[in-house]
Amino acid sequence: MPEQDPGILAQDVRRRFGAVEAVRGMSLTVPRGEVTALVGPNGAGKTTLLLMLATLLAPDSGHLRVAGLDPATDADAVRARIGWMPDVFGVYDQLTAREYIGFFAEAYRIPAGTARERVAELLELVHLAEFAEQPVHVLSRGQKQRLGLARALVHRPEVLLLDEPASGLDPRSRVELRDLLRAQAREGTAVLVSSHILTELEEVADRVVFVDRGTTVSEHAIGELGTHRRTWRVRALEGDLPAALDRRGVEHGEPTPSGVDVLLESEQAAADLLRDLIADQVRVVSFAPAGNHLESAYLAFTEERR
Ligand SMILES: Nc1ncnc2c1ncn2[C@@H]1O[C@H](COP(=O)(O)OP(=O)(O)OP(=O)(O)O)[C@@H](O)[C@H]1O
Repeated sequence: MPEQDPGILAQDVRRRFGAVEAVRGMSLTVPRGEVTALVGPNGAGKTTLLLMLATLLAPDSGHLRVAGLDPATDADAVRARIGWMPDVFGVYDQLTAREYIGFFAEAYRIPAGTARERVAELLELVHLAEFAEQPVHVLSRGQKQRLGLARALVHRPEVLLLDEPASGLDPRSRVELRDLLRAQAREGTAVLVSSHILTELEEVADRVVFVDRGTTVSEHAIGELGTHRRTWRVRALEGDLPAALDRRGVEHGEPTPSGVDVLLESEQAAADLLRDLIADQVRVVSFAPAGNHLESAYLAFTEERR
């Protein structure tokens, strides 16, 4: 039964706080086995939506299903199936990191023997094994963030909800978070992650849902975002790159140490230009979109809606 349902299905969900309509008609699907990014400006309603999915806030209206169940009427069953990592979360300061995860393992009724192994495995996974016996309050912000992630994973949830999980993480921890979320998706988990850090989202997400002022604006596969007109940066070891571009009638920017920018209509045009440059004996060492797809799509979308 729930195996066939998407991880999350929301249709025209609404939630108001007094005069503020925080969520006014959001619809989205979060498939299992994929990472979906929830992207939008401050105040767009991302956290409000996540709180409703996590059973912590009731919607005023609309249709919501998490792992095939209604979070408003079946909260306990939904909680057993979701892992929730809020943007700000409390930790029990006096517990050690091991006790902290162990406490949640017990709350999810994982048998003691299995729980011990699971806790050790999670401490390794989030690189906190060396802090296992330290009280939680001595952990840094990023370490607490990783502890929160371990806590969210303790019961092997079907659906993972993460609100700004990368904030406070150093670059290595972000790469590790990305790998971990990909691994979760590979195992079939439906992952929904809200973030402002678009460079990292592009590498982790399969799909993106743009939200603004309480509504979902559009949903895209990340792969689709790169197919439109955009700037590419080309760098060559030797050979006269600007002259080769001029010969081919390709408009370009001034050469800089990081390369020469060219504006191309499509990925097809990029592939053709690369082939031509190589045929012209230009020794190309890099040829890639300048900036990132998600960021340029986000900027284009917020510009349109100003
Ligand atoms: N408990 C509340 N009471 C009153 N207004 C609220 C409450 N929670 C959220 N809001 C309002 O609802 C709107 C959406 O807030 P929300 O926190 O969901 O946005 P967000 O997209 O998560 O923003 P950010 O990216 O800044 O975290 C905002 O205008 C916010 O002020």
